[in-house]
Amino acid sequence: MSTARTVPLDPATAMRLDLEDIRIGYGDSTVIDGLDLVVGAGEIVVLTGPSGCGKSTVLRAIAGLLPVRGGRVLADGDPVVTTSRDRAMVFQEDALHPWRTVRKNILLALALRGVPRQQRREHAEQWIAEIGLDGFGDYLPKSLSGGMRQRVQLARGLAGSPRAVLMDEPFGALDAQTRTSMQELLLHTLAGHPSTVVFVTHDVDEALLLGDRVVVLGRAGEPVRAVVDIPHPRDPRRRGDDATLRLRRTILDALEK
Ligand SMILES: Nc1ncnc2c1ncn2[C@@H]1O[C@H](COP(=O)(O)OP(=O)(O)OP(=O)(O)O)[C@@H](O)[C@H]1O
Repeated sequence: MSTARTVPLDPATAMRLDLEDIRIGYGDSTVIDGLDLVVGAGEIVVLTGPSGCGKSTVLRAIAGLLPVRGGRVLADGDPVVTTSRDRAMVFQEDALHPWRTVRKNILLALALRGVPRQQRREHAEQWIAEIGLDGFGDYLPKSLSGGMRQRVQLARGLAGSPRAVLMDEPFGALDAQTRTSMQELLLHTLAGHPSTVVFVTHDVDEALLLGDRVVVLGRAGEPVRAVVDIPHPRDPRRRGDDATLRLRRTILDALEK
């Protein structure tokens, strides 16, 4: 399976996101203060940073689940004021409906994204094949391994081709081998379903593998610690080369500040 995107990214299908000087918080506390970030159509931008610095909070603001207190979040130039089926969330925790089969979980996501009823069944079968779960369509989540459940979550997140996908540590609970295969699956799947991705992770190697750009957030209220452009994103031949190791060091130094 290739880890490179195999189709050109189409700005018509992927969404541009602009965060302009945003401030977000809960109650009396401010978590993010003055964050600027541009995510171009079809880019994968990785957010990392110390625990509690506000990575999930930023995703919630982009999703439209949490209003900003200052600045603006723009989706293709329009202020984000609420959730939209164009912006999907994929979480680490098991967000599958436990009483629905794999197929029904995916069918529901397709319905929520507005895929016409007569096309849903076929799309669901395509997704089941794409995530390598042929033969498991009638299984309930509890009968699947953690990695298999996460595959279904990925299909649910990307089903109906949302124009932006917001991924909150989606592979954080998986063992190293399953995590690697999920990263490959994500890149392979995105090649066929171009989308803009904002991806939160604590894992520097995952950030280096997936991102066009890695943004290291500071602790709540602090400025961004580093923005690292990845010169050859998703090129497996660059893993371990000197340039990549230098970028790795930069990210680790920023995390340890
Ligand atoms: N619903 C909430 N109500 C009040 N405070 C919250 C809420 N959600 C998060 N916070 C606080 O906001 C801050 C940022 O939380 P957030 O979950 O965004 O951080 P994070 O960087 O994603 O953390 P982690 O890496 O540990 O997942 C933390 O101090 C957290 O306690």
